[in-house]
Amino acid sequence: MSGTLVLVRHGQSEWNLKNLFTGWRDPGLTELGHEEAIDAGKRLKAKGLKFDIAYTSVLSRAQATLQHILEEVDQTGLETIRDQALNERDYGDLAGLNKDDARAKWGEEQVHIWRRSYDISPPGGESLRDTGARVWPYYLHEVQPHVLRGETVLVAAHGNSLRALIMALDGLTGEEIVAQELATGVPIIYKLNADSTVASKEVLEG
Ligand SMILES: O=C(O)[C@@H](CO)OP(=O)(O)O
Repeated sequence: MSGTLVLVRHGQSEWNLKNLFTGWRDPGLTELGHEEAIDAGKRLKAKGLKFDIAYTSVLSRAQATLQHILEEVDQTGLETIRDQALNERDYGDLAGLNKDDARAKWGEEQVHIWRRSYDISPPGGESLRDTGARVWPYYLHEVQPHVLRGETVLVAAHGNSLRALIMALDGLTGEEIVAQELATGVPIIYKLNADSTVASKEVLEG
């Protein structure tokens, strides 16, 4: 056994609440989103986890979520790396549009394909495969070495950047990832083996 990797999607954002495609746009957390992030921190604290390093995106909803967690685990001074490699999928021309309006315009099925398929990109944006092509190398080169050294690493990021990472960690196919949804503010704890494969996975639901 080597180290521990904790993944957490940010708490509810203003645009999650308004049902808008967000991508690389930068809305803040809602009141519920702040509460979800604090709650995630409390659950991680209850698990007795102490982090060695944290990673997040350059978007404020993920950074605010990370900050709340670090406050709850009494680690506000923790070394934190921010990198756009962990950003949400770039939603291209859909960013800022209402998801129901998009369904009315392009149809339920097409919008679901854009949102959840592996290799079909929304107009002007990234497919999950495109997102994975930046998330996975970043994970392999920057994040995973810490885990393999036996450290406990926290990654606060986004629904689709984390789906891309989970697809690789769990060995899911392009068909299987379609059904994978990530709740806001719910930490997932992975323990890795020394050969970097997954030893265990625990979803810290409230
Ligand atoms: O709008 C977005 O950027 C994402 C995450 O909120 O939405 P979706 O659920 O379509 O992946």
